[in-house]
Amino acid sequence: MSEAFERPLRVALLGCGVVGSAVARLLTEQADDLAARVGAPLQLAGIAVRRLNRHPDVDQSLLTTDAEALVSRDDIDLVVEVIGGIEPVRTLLLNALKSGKSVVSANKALLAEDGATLHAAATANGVDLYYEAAVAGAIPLLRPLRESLAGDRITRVMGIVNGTTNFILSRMDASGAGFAEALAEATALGYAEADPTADVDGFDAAAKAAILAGLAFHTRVTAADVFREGISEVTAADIASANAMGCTVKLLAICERSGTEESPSVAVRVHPAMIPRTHPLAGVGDAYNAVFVEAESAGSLMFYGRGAGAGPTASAVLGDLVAVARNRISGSRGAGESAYADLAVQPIGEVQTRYHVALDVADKPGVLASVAGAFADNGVSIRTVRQEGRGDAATLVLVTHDAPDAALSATVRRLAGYDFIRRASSVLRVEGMPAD
Ligand SMILES: NC(=O)C1=CN([C@@H]2O[C@H](COP(=O)(O)OP(=O)(O)OC[C@H]3O[C@@H](n4cnc5c(N)ncnc54)[C@H](O)[C@@H]3O)[C@@H](O)[C@H]2O)C=CC1
Ligand SMILES: N[C@@H](CC=O)C(=O)O
Ligand code: NA
Repeated sequence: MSEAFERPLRVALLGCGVVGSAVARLLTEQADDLAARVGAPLQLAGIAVRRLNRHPDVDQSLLTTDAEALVSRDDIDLVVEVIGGIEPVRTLLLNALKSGKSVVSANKALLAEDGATLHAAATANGVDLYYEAAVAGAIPLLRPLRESLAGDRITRVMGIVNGTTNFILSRMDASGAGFAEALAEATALGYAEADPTADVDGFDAAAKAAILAGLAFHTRVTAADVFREGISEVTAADIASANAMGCTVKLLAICERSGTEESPSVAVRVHPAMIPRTHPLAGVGDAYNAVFVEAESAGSLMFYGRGAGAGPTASAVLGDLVAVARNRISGSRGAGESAYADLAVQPIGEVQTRYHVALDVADKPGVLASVAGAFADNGVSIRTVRQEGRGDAATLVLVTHDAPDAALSATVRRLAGYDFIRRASSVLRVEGMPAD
C-alpha cells in the first residue's frame, strides 16, 4: 500500500433507492472482507438522497440532500452513482471526475447518451470510470469485453439485457399473465426503472446495446444509433403464434459487425423476436439476462445471470468499487474508452432480418398467390408457409428467409392494403433459426 493510503478510502454514495440501499448495506456488512481485498478500508463517507427521513436503514448522520456539495468534498476519494437519468447526474459525475475522484456508476441511460464526455473527463484527470452494473446487472460482461476479449475480434453480441421485459414475457408465455399485472410484479421486485416505460419501450435495452456495441466494436455508439422497438405491441396472439411454431418471444439486443471488409459497419438493434424453444436464450426466464458473444478466435461465449434487482446490481457495483479502489491505491487506472475503429452505424433498413407473419385471410382461390406476390415484388423469399383452419377462420403463417428489413416492412405494408386479409394477427422478427 502506498504511503498516501494508510487511511480509509472515502466513498460518496449518490442515490439510496433499490440499488443504493443494497450498496450501503453491503459496504457495512462486508467491510472487513472489502478492506482486505482492496488493501484499505472503504469508508462510506456520505449518502446523497432526494429526501431525508426516507432511509431508516442507513446511518442518518451520512445523509445529505446536497449531492453537489458531497462530490466536491476534498476528503472523498471515490464516487458511486446510483441515482439514474441524465441530469443532474452528468454534472455531478463530471465534477467528481474533474476533481480527481474515480466514479462507479450503474447508469446506462447516461453512459449511452454521453459516455464520451465522461470518459474524456476520466482520462484527462487520470481517474477511473467503471460501470459493470449498467449492463446485465450482476453478470460480468463489460470487463470481459473491455479486457479479456481485447485481443480478439468480436463479430456479434446478442442477448436478453432487460430483466423487466424478460420477466413480463416469461409470465405471459408460461401462465398467460396479463401485461399490466406482470409489470406491476416486476416493479415491486425492484427490477423496473423509475419510469418503467424505459423498460417496456426498449429504451433501457437500447442504452445497454449501445454500450455493448461500443465496447465490442471499439466504436462510439449512442442510444440514438440503436434501432428500438419495445414489447408494448407484443400481444397474446403473438405469443400463441410463436408457441404454434415451437418458438417463444424475447426482447433481444443484437449488435453485429456488418458491411464489408473494405467498408465495415455496425448494426445495433433492440426488438422483440421469435426464437425457437430449443435456442439457449429461450430458456432464460424471470429477470435473468443472457448474452452471447461471438469472436473470431474465441468462438461463442455465453454470459448468464441475474440482470436486475438490488443484490445482483449491488454486487456489480461493489466489484467495480474494489477495482477502482485498488487502482487508486496502486496509482494506476483501468482501460479507458476505446473508439479508434470509428465504424459507421448501419441503418435498420439495410440490416438482414427474417420475419414471421400470420395473416387472417379469406380462404379462397388466389389468396396465397397474391400474398406470395407481395413478398416476391419486394424481393423477399419465403422460407415456409402453412395454412391453419378453413373458411372465415383461415390463417396463413409465413416465415421468410433473410432480407433487408426495409423490404420486409414494405411487404407488410403492402399486405395491409389487401381486402382479403382481415388482419395481420402477428408480425415478428425471427432470430436463432438455422442459417439459410
Ligand atoms: N434496479 C435495478 O435492477 C438496476 C438498476 N440500475 C441502475 O441503477 C440506478 C439506480 O436504480 P434504482 O436503485 O433501481 O433506482 P431507484 O429509483 O430505486 O433509486 C434512485 C434513487 O435516487 C434518488 N435520487 C433522485 N434524484 C436524486 C438526487 N438529485 N440526489 C440524490 N438522490 C436522488 C431517488 O430518490 C431514489 O431513491 C439507475 O441508473 C438504474 O438504471 C442498473 C442495473 C439494475
Ligand atoms: N430495469 C432494468 C434494471 C437493470 O438494468 C432491467 O429490468 O433490466
Ligand atoms: Na454487468
